[in-house]
Amino acid sequence: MPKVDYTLMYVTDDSIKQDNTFFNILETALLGGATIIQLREKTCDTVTFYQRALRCKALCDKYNIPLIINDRLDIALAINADGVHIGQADMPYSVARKLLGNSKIIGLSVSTKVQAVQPNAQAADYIGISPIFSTKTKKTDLAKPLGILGLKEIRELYNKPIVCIGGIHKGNAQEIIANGADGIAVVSAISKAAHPEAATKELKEILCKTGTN
Ligand SMILES: Cc1ncc(COP(=O)(O)OP(=O)(O)O)c(N)n1
Ligand SMILES: Cc1nc(C(=O)O)sc1CCOP(=O)(O)O
Ligand SMILES: [Mg+2]
Repeated sequence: MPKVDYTLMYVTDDSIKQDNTFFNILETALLGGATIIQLREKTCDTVTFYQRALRCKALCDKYNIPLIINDRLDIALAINADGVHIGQADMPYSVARKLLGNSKIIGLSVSTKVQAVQPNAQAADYIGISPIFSTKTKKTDLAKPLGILGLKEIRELYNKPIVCIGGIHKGNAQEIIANGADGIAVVSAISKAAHPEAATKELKEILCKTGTN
């Protein structure tokens, strides 16, 4: 698998039902410097998810940026995505790996220190600290935020890439990278910004100044 740059993951906003707006924002995130995209659809039917996934793949390929699919291995396989992101209540890691093979990215959500040391987290390509801060974007099943202290504790236990998600914006991104994360995943900091491309660029500059990228 080629080295993946987890610095800035744009997670698509499933509240945007209008395709024009959805794909305009995705393209501005790509232009602004997102390093990886996650397509996340929680409510639409399978055909809508599949069609969005196909268009996302074409757009990500245009910018040579990897696309991962949230939750749905079938969609990931159908469009030859670069990988999937799974949570603790999604398809078990071992099954996902068997279906996708070793050349694809598998990310796993971790909400506790105990989860971070379990074999599936250790075997995953990266973990998502889920969440680092509180957020209104994810409406159900949001765990207690781990905060910077939780991130630091997990960093001590986990040697692979860590991507933080939840309530991240330009005001707190620097602190996350400074405390051991390899990247951030954001929805609203880009999708709800007045100027998504400028917001992406600003986040990227903050992250690159702080990290080693
Ligand atoms: C990078 C990243 N981390 C965590 C999550 C959350 O995944 P999950 O716990 O399965 O919740 P849903 O996103 O499926 O609602 C994520 N998507 N990305
Ligand atoms: C998709 C997602 N998963 C989370 C988790 O904690 O598992 S928080 C979240 C939404 C993040 O949105 P925003 O950047 O707008 O806070
Ligand atoms: Mg999930």
